[in-house]
Amino acid sequence: MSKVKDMSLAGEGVRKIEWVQKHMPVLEHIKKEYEETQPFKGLTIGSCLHLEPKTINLGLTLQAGGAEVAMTGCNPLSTHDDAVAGGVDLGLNIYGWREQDDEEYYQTINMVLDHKPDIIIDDGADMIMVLHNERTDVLKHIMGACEETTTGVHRLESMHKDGALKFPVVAVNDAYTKYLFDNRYGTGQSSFDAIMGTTNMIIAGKSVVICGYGWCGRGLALRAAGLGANVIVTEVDPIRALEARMDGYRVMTIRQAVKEADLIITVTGNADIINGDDFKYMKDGCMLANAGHFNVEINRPDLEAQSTSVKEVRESIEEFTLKDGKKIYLLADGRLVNLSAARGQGHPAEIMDMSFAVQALSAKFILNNDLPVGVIKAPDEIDYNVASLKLKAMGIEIDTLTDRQKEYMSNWQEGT
Ligand SMILES: NC(=O)c1ccc[n+]([C@@H]2O[C@H](COP(=O)([O-])OP(=O)(O)OC[C@H]3O[C@@H](n4cnc5c(N)ncnc54)[C@H](O)[C@@H]3O)[C@@H](O)[C@H]2O)c1
Ligand SMILES: N[C@@H](CCSC[C@H]1O[C@@H](n2cnc3c(=O)[nH]cnc32)[C@H](O)[C@@H]1O)C(=O)O
Repeated sequence: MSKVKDMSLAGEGVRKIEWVQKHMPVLEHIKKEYEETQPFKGLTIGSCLHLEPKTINLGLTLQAGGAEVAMTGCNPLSTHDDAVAGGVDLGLNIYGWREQDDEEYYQTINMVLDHKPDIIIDDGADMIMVLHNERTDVLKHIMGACEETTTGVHRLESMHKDGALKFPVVAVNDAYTKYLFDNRYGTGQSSFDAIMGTTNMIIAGKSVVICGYGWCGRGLALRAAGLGANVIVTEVDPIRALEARMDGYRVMTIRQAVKEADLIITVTGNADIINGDDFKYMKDGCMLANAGHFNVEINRPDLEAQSTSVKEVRESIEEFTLKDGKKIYLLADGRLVNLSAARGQGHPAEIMDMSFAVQALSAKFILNNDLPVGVIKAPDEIDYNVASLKLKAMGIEIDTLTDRQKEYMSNWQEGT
């Protein structure tokens, strides 16, 4: 069963899926292994992930391992209608289309839950919230879940602290082969791809403000500098602020930064990073984008309240005219720009290869272990396995410790 926008797009969708498969060697390796071992035979896996070709390839990997797979999107703007049609053609149950309203977004989450999944793969924890708050009828089927992103992990940790979480969740985000590459290099590249494709404007010579110097912020600052921007970082954590300064960027408060900015990108996972009077201090023409979570980092209602008109001046760009005539541009409705802008393609295939390899292996980890309720880090074996497979696929060999080196590393008596 499925509900997508237009099945006539399936041919193009399948072409796009086949393209990413050529660039996801680790996931393809796991797919072959799962085809032989059938770890998910008789089980149903439900996912709430950005629906685009690489995610469909994760669905096909789980299906190859014997699972019935039911998928929906984790963001109302990030679904690729051709890729989901292609996925349905290839046997997946998919519920989703681009530009859902809130009601449709939650309806399609419920449609996946109607399949009574045994394992959940979530991005942002919306499906897990629906399960606990509304669909307690499905809770008894759940063996465990995997969570893709930083904010999802934070939400679930808070939930567990409150004693509300009812099953084990593997924090896929916290695997090294996820956040070191996906959050940093993936977000860095895909956000600028989307911003440049959406605006057709240059980055070189601009003052670009990055709000938040976590794993994503580091990647964004690195790419902004590489593109020739004058990079400013804002932070609330003194250690990360110091790190940003020593990495060569200017660090200042958000109130100072908005006055200088040509482009501001929020990536904190927090709310109200730009709000209230911040808009009044901006230069005419300032562009705003969010690469973090949901659409709460840039306070759109505050911006609207200070504007005399709002119009879409180009696909995924809204122009807000303030009372003094100044124009401010908001990209992709303040939702994460690399996936929600019409031109957003998400992270490169080689990056999602690792993130989704961790997902596919973590789903099997849930199956094979009697895990306690709570938020659990993926085991190191999964990380080392994914990193080794990736290096092999890239044709890179590394050294191994000699016996003498192993002995030296464990010996505390040998000194100068
Ligand atoms: N766009 C994408 O594809 C993508 C990819 C990965 C993660 N994410 C999301 O991006 C967000 C950041 O993820 P991360 O892994 O970098 O998290 P992180 O925890 O490593 O970094 C977040 C940083 O933001 C800072 N911060 C918090 N409040 C702030 C404020 N008011 N002003 C300035 N800085 C503030 C924190 O101190 C921290 O250093 C999360 O919501 C995550 O889910 C998006
Ligand atoms: N549901 C929230 C979650 C933030 S998505 C952030 C996650 O998206 C994931 N991501 C980034 N690019 C892609 C992609 O191309 N396909 C699927 N997932 C992606 C990435 O792993 C990251 O942790 C929201 O939409 O606001």
